[in-house]
Amino acid sequence: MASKPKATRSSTRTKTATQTADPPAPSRTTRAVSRLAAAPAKKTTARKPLVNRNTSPDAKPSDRNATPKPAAVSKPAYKPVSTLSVDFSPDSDREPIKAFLRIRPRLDDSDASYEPYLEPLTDTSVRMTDPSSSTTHSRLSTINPSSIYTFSHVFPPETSQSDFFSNTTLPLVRDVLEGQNGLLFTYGVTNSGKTYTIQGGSSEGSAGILPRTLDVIFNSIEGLHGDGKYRPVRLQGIELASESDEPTSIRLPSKNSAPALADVLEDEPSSSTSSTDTDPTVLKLDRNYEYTIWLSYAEVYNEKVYDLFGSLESGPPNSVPSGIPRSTSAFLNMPLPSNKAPPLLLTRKALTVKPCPASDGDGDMASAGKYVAGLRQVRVKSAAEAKELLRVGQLHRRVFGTLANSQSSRSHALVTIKVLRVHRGERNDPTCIQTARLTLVDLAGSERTKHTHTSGERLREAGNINKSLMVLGQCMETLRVNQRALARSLQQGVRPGTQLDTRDVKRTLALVPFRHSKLTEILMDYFVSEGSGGKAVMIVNVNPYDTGFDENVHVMKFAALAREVATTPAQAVSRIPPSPTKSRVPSGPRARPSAPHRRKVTISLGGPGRKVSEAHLEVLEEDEEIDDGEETSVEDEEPINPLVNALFDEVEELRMQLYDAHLRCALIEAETREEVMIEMEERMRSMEDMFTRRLMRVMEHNEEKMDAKLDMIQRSRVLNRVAGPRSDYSGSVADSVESDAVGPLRMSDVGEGEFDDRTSSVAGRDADYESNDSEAYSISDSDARDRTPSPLAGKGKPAPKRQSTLRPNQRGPAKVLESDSGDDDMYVDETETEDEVETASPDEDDDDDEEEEISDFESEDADEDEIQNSTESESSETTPARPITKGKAVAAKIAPADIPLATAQVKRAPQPASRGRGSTRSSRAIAELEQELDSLSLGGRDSTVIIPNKKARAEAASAAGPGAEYIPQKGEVDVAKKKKR
Ligand SMILES: Nc1ncnc2c1ncn2[C@@H]1O[C@H](COP(=O)(O)OP(=O)(O)OP(=O)(O)O)[C@@H](O)[C@H]1O
Repeated sequence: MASKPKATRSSTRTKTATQTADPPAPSRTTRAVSRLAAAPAKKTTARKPLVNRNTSPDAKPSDRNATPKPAAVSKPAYKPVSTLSVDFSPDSDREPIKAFLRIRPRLDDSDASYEPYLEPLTDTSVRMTDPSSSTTHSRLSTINPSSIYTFSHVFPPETSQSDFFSNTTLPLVRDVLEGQNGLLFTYGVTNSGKTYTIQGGSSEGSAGILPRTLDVIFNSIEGLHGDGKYRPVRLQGIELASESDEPTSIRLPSKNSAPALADVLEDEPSSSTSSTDTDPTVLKLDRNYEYTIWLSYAEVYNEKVYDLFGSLESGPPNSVPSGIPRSTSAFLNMPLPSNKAPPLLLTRKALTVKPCPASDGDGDMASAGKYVAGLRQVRVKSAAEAKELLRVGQLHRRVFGTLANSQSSRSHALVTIKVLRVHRGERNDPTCIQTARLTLVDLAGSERTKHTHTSGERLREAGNINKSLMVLGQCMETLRVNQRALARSLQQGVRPGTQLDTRDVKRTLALVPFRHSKLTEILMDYFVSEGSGGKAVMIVNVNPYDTGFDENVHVMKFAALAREVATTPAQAVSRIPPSPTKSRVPSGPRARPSAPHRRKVTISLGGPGRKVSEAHLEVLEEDEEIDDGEETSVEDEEPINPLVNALFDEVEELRMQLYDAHLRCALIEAETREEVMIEMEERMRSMEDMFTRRLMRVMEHNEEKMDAKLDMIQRSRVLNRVAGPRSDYSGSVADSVESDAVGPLRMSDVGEGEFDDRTSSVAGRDADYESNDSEAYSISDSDARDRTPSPLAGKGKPAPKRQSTLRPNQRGPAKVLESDSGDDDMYVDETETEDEVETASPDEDDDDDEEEEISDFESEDADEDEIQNSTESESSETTPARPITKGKAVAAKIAPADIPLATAQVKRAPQPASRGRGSTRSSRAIAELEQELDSLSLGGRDSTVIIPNKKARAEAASAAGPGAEYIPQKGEVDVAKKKKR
């Protein structure tokens, strides 16, 4: 950590004390100044700083530099989180911003559908995992889907409000009571629990940080109240107080009066806690001091600052607002106008943010901050009074939130508690009064425009919220860089032989862009003032069930950045207003205020059991006044660099464009996905149609084939009759031909199940056969054909045309051979030409597919494997030179010798003309067939007949004679039985 340049406080005190000796000159703060002038003359000799005086025996806790002591809490009303170590050590040097993470609990059923994407790992770290990264959805975002983030402490969802307050805010409360400034702000997306953390809920024990802070302050200063003679002005200044500083006029409307806006709005679920829900913690304080507590409540909305205590005014339309804050209850007590009455005009005027005069600070370590000119500071004497006042302020905020149709807090709310502390022995010396302030900021939700689907007014609002948060982040970043640069320079400076002038280093530091947003302008004092800075605490609220994962990642990154920024906690001593003897300079060029923003709003009154009516309101938001040069000295006036301003505007513009681009990308992605999906669906549909058509074609084609074969059978029978009485043997020949007729269908059938079932009975299975046959056919064939051929299949080599042949001249098991379809010596029966061609060549690929499929079945069926192996070995024995492919092996398996193979083309060996019975061609053909079947060992016990389909049977029956019925013969194979797969 960088060590601070040696600027001793005693020297600066001397200097400032001398300054206060100057007679106050007239200024705009004339009232206070004149009163001050009327005050008894003071000795203005240099004093020892009050902060080092410990004249009281019980003054020890006030000396922060003495001994690091644990919190002097007399009645600990909380159970501290066990592992949390709140840093109570005295540190007068820079101190990094503390960042606490608070995880919101699961609230209702709406959260139940989400799994939390944030998982606490330790007391100080959490892991965030993008819930969408597990899905197939591709992320447009460049955000890492899973990251670990570290905090000063992580508070799990079950942390009570009391614990949370004690461990995050209580140290700041003690600091402010001991004269040190503090800042606490909540940061997070909408609905993450920021307001709950600051203000609290409605249930008992759910009071938030703000009411508890007030409780502890007033508990602790019990009996130590000051007389309120002086009041705070600006950041660190004081002046004589007036009676109007007390909130005597704050009264909410009674319930009996006509409905006022407050009534209407109070019907809304209130976040304010009950008066009995108080924090009993008491801090032990130096009892030689007197304390007075002052409260202010400002709102930054649409880059304008409004006073929630005093800037609301009411009046008839076109009334000119006086600019002087009236009673804060005036507006809320106004009865709402009826339907026909002219609309109630609500006017509120934006306040100007002005640089603090150097004299407000402490000499060299003057406050570099800015203050809200005209912000009303009200003295409060009890916690109850303070809470009531804040409730009015919250109502004011809600009025405009409601009238602006805001769904959630779209403004930043800043409550500042000022503590004036003076030593009892010095109570009449304004130079000895210490002013310390604690600012609690409830920032607006940090979500981006694209998630809220905002437009118009909401867009402007969101843009301004984003702008102030963006500028806050940029300020943090610049501060971090500057502080590192400064630390490096200081390290180099302490090397022997080198000299360092920190002013030179500071000149090289980047300009922190505080002035580019109202929020940062107001808060800048906490970050940059050497003399009046303070500790800063950031509370990061996260709702782990929120869908805005990316937004929460930004929040986490912001917290990580903030933790690297250091502030300068130091005792702050107030100054009386300076003598404005310095030359006034005209204000630099400033943007002209835009036209007042007018909104017309209608509020519906009534509800269940009440008469419903409407009230018309008109809301006028006026811009702040142009700086009239008040209290602006040469030192205060910072040069406004138009280029920097323009660059900021451009950054903001680009940021909005980036969001827009992200949004469009997401939309385009969604649309593209949709289009691709539709296209795929169409393709699938067209493929389905195509395959259905092919299937139908194939079925028709095979039907034709079957008919042709049946014709052939018919002819052969006729011829047989002509040739002579049919022998049993020739009958079986005819039957085998019949089986051949249905053969092409049965390739897969046999492979799948028929082979197993070939010994089954055929009787009484006609119907089954019919249906299963066609089904099996369509399945096997369509499966084989419907496969979309891979573009790489068979690439680079011609599709081999092969066919299996059975050598008819061999007795015993059939041998499966491969031969080119172009073999000339192949015997082709005229009647079978078409079938042969169909079987052998056109769908060679399909056949291969079919064979592959069969081989797939093989792997599933162990029994079949055995058969295959045996068949393969047989085949390899007979055809050793030609390795049998897998598909062919299957063919071999399913074509044992006793079954006529459908796809096997019967190759005839040259026949001796020894048969010679009959001289006609037909008898020769029959003889050939007989011989062929003889060579296949068909007949007898082993002969297998495959029953043709119904049509074939009918034809066979009709051929046999009228009234004849086809009766399957014993031993005929029931081909219809198929294994279901
Ligand atoms: N720790 C908690 N325990 C119980 N309820 C909580 C807690 N934190 C938040 N809630 C509830 O969650 C809801 C949203 O919280 P809250 O209004 O504080 O969110 P927010 O961040 O302030 O939102 P916005 O930015 O819109 O104002 C409220 O109903 C509040 O009561």
